[in-house]
Amino acid sequence: MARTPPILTPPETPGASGLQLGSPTARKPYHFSTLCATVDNPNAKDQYGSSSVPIYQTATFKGMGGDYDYSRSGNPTRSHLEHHLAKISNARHAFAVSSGMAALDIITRLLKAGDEVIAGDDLYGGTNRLLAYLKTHQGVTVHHVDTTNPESLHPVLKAGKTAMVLLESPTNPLLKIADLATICSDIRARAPDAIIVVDNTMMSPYLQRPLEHGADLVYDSGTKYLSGHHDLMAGVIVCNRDDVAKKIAFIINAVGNALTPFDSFLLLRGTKTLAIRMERQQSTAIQVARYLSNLGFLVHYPGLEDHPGHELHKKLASGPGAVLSFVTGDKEMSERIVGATRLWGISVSFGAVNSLISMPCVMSHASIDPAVRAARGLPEDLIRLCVGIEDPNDLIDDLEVALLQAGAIKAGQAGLVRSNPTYNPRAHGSVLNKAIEKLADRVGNARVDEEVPDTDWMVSAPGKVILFGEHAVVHGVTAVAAAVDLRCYAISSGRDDGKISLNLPDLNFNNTWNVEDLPWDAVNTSVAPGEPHPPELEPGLVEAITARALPVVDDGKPAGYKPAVIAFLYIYMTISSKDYRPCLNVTARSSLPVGAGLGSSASYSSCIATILLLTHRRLNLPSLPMPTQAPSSSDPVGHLHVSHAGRKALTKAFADEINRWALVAEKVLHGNPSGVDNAVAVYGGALAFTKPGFAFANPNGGMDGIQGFKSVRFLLVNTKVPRNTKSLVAGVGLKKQQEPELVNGILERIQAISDEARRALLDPELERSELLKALESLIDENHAHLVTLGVSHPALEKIREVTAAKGLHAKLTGAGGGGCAVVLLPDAIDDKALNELIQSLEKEGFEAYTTSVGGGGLGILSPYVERSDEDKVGAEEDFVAKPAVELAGWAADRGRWLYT
Ligand SMILES: Nc1ncnc2c1ncn2[C@@H]1O[C@H](COP(=O)(O)OP(=O)(O)OP(=O)(O)O)[C@@H](O)[C@H]1O
Ligand SMILES: C[C@@](O)(CCO)CC(=O)[O-]
Repeated sequence: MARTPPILTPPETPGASGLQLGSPTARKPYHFSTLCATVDNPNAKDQYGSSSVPIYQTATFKGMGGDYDYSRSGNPTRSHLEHHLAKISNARHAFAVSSGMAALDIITRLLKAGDEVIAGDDLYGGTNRLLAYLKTHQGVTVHHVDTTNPESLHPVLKAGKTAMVLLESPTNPLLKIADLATICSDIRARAPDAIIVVDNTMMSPYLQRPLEHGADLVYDSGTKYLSGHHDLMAGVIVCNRDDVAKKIAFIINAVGNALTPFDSFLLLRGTKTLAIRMERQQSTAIQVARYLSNLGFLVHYPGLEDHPGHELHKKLASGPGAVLSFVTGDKEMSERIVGATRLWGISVSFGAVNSLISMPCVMSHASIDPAVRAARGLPEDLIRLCVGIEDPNDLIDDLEVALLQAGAIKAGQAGLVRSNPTYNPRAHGSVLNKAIEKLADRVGNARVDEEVPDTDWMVSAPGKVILFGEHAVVHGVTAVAAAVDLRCYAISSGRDDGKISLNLPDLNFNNTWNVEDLPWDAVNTSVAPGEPHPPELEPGLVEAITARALPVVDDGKPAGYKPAVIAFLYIYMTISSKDYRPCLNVTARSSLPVGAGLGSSASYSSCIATILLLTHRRLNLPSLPMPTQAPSSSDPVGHLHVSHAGRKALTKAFADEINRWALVAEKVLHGNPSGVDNAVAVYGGALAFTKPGFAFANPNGGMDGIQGFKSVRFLLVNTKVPRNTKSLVAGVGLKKQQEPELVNGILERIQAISDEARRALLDPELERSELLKALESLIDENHAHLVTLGVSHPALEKIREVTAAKGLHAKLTGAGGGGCAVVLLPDAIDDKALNELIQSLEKEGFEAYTTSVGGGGLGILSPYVERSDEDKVGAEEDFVAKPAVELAGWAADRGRWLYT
């Protein structure tokens, strides 16, 4: 027989004892800690008056018509516990089951196929796993939303469809705060039948009682604070609704996962000390959070004044609790910290009297797919601390030793400081302080509601020369291309006034936007970190930026400024979230001729993509190795740091993410790019590149490095005839549609040229003179095909004429239609002959550049060395003022560069 648990009328006040409140002899209602310690149940007096509730370790009960018959359905020890839990939760009903997940399992059995559930996007890994199971096996639809913004529920909240909303506040492990009261009243108004469920484990009923904010069901993992000793597993469900309680009681009995008598006894014992444990744990947690925050770490803890949900949490709960998390900016450093602690036990779970440390992404949240974790903003380097009741000094001391041993902090003049203070652009504490300081100095109505990136970035990427296969590469033919030593550079700095600016001195463009005024309503694409942007650009967003964000007057700007600005805003808006729209200045300029066929657009695209991904926290720089250190008594191993001039300091995955977004910018600039230009700008070196999806070379596409290219010398000659890659590429596309046989034949020939060039460059047996001869005739042949495709220009033919007169071979490079030609230089050519050649080209009005090819790809100026404020301001002014030819030397002097 299933036994419905006792119903308390209405939440009982043990102190009242029948006396009238307000009368001189009346006792006031008891405080929480008194309720915890007082486990008497007036409905179930013990026959011997035992002061500890006995354990009824029995499966069955004899006789007919008694209160109990079978322990799955009811047991006196468990009834006592449930009565006590209802009392301290201020609830009409309480149920104890075998674990926190069992509690959620019971609750989700209220759902049926076709129902929709709304849940947070920063949930406990186990909750996430159960929801994923329901999705795939039970036909339940689950929407994950950002519950810190009540409005994010509105689009998915549907009357008659939404059956359940699952909330957590604070969330675990990012300690985000959801406005439970507002969300509950919104749900009541929009989907009145939805059951509102709150996981209250992080708070326990001592600090927060969500039924009071409008929830229907609240569950706790009793394994945590309620029991407090990590010596049992239990789950607790409380509610005020009789109809829901009846169903829950039925399901628990049917499923058979009610808490055992012995565990009920232990849990009852644990709850007696709940208030006193939580008080101590919380007060130490506040000290630990302040300690880490003062060292400059980004600490997630609602008890800190700079936590975004600090004020809201104070309205919902009576304390911030004893769980906090922080990031170091470096997963391996976090692992070293966790491994170096002694007092903090490495363990999942929380709520015990002993302190615990963990890395959620490798432990409690490991069951969430890494891509999903990344999409939900769960940093891989996150460390969670669950504070116990040990002496606070010992806990902080142990943490400090671990931070020092891991190299996360070091001794500075003013005491201990973070080793990599500028490393983490997310330090909202310092950012906020910085913003407030600046605000105090300013007059006007500045706002600080958008975040200020606190790291200034400088990046650069090379242009390219295509030796074989331009245009054909758009249609699936392999192109042979290499990085040149002319580059685009971009720098960024944070600002604190709700604005962004883009300064493009090469295009005479400089504009500032109010972030809020951008056409955010047109953003419909959301791309998770590490995911590719859909193949097509979002046309609505391009249109909205063009119509609503470009300056109305052109006042003599070069034609190309519009796509450059649209590309920047397109990426900025697509990767921003409602919660994070960083305010920053970006300036970009080139030592490359712009629009001349040397890949200026791809190097610009790669630079802005990198700056935006860094400031939007989608990229984290790898940490630097510790400096070379000889073994010593405190460090018996020591370590050797081998300098490699920053080469390969940026990982392949890092470069891949930049390349994906550089291609998005290239789509804005070029319409239908092959991807070869941005691949060279990002990865550098010399490449044989094939676009996927065509049958000429490799339908899967791909790129291979070509070593032999580096030794070949080239002269680049700029016709200075302006042209536009987008329209030239479109022109070839049209010709292919109109004359498919002719164009396909040419494409096949160009594929053969690229294959032949690649074979020659890779062949170690081939004589040098033979190699150059082969390249010369392939250059002539490829140029002839480009003429047939209609992309040459009289100026390019003139260059061929001038160079042919000296026995040299040249072809157009890039999109043609003007722009540049590439001339192959024989080994034998001396400086005098080269100068004569350059002079005769200059006489025709052309400009010549000698360049080395095959050099480094994308670079980032290392942010590990903190620069003074004066230095930063000076840098921005110098950057704009430097003549283009001095940019490379100036950038190199700025510090250590990290390359792909
Ligand atoms: N330094 C820069 N600052 C701002 N925008 C730039 C810069 N360099 C290139 N761009 C953008 O790229 C456009 C030039 O792209 P285009 O494809 O026509 O030339 P390219 O990339 O130099 O040549 P190719 O694609 O044939 O190699 C400019 O009009 C501008 O929109
Ligand atoms: C003309 C083209 O082949 C090269 C432009 O540098 C276009 C492209 O590959 O995107």
